[in-house]
Amino acid sequence: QGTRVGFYSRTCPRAESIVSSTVATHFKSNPAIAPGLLRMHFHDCFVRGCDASILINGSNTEKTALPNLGLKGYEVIDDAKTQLEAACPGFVSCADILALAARDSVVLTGGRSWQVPTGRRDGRVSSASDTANLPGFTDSIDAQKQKFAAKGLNAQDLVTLVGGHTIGTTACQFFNYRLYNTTGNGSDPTISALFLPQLQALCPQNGDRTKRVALDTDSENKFDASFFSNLRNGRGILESDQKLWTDTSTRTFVQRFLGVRGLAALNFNVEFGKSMVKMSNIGVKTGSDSEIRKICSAIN
Ligand code: HEM
Ligand SMILES: [Ca+2]
Ligand SMILES: [Ca+2]
Repeated sequence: QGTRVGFYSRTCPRAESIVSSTVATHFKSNPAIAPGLLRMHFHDCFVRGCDASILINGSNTEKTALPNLGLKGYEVIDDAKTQLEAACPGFVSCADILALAARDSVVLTGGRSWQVPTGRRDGRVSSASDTANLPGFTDSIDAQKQKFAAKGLNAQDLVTLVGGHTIGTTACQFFNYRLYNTTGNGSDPTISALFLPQLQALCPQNGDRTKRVALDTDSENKFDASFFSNLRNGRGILESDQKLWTDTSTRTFVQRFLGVRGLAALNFNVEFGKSMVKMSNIGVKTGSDSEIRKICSAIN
């Protein structure tokens, strides 16, 4: 595999604690970095593997591409890297810092911890056009499944990992088309009739497209299974999220997270750690196509 738990135990024993204390400090002044870092790790892993390609600055790099414009938390990774270079120069990769910071973000919002295998190396390429294979918010379940399968992740991993939307927010522009009669078909019928006017009030038809709304209504700061109850109740925000309930092939997993009788129960917070370990091992680099960056925003 290339990664293992405790990779830095001899070369940089404080590596994990330096990352977690840095994330915790930033989280205290700005809790939005927790969802930000979790999403950043996902967007890193799905493009050229978990190799910190997302962190590179420059024209036409991944971070300039449309799906990445809303990412938050770059300064947290840079801060951790500065401290790690002081403590053990040249040892800890930016890709590992990001994988650890994603785990720490889940823990800070009340999720369960897991052991993150480390030993990733940093990539030397970052290109905006590579982000085309990231899932989109209008994708069908078949398309979502295909994009995850292409990374070795199955339907259960898909439902579990999209459960990361239990924290954080989205801009109105990514779902307001569901709320109004724009195509002549009325609003999206999978939205609960009680919930529709609430969402319309949050995102008026010609209102601010950048206004942010919780992805998990009433539980945006807590890492819990509430996101799945909202899907069951027609309270999913993104079209792609609500489809996890509409489509019977993924609905079963949602029901299992909700403990529906007659189905084998799954604990969301336990499964999340397992699926994250799988995701964070996508395309891990070990060879000469990689390096340990000195600064996370630039190749050496
Ligand atoms: C089908 C797959 C997915 C799609 C289509 C999708 C799409 C989106 C969209 C459109 C947003 C809102 C962005 C914005 O307004 O700036 C978002 C936010 C978010 N996504 Fe996903 N996502 C997917 C899977 C995942 C996965 C696998 C994770 C992590 C494991 C994740 C974590 C997050 C988080 C935490 C946020 C909130 C970000 C914040 O508050 O800054 N997403 N996602
Ligand atoms: Ca990457
Ligand atoms: Ca939640």
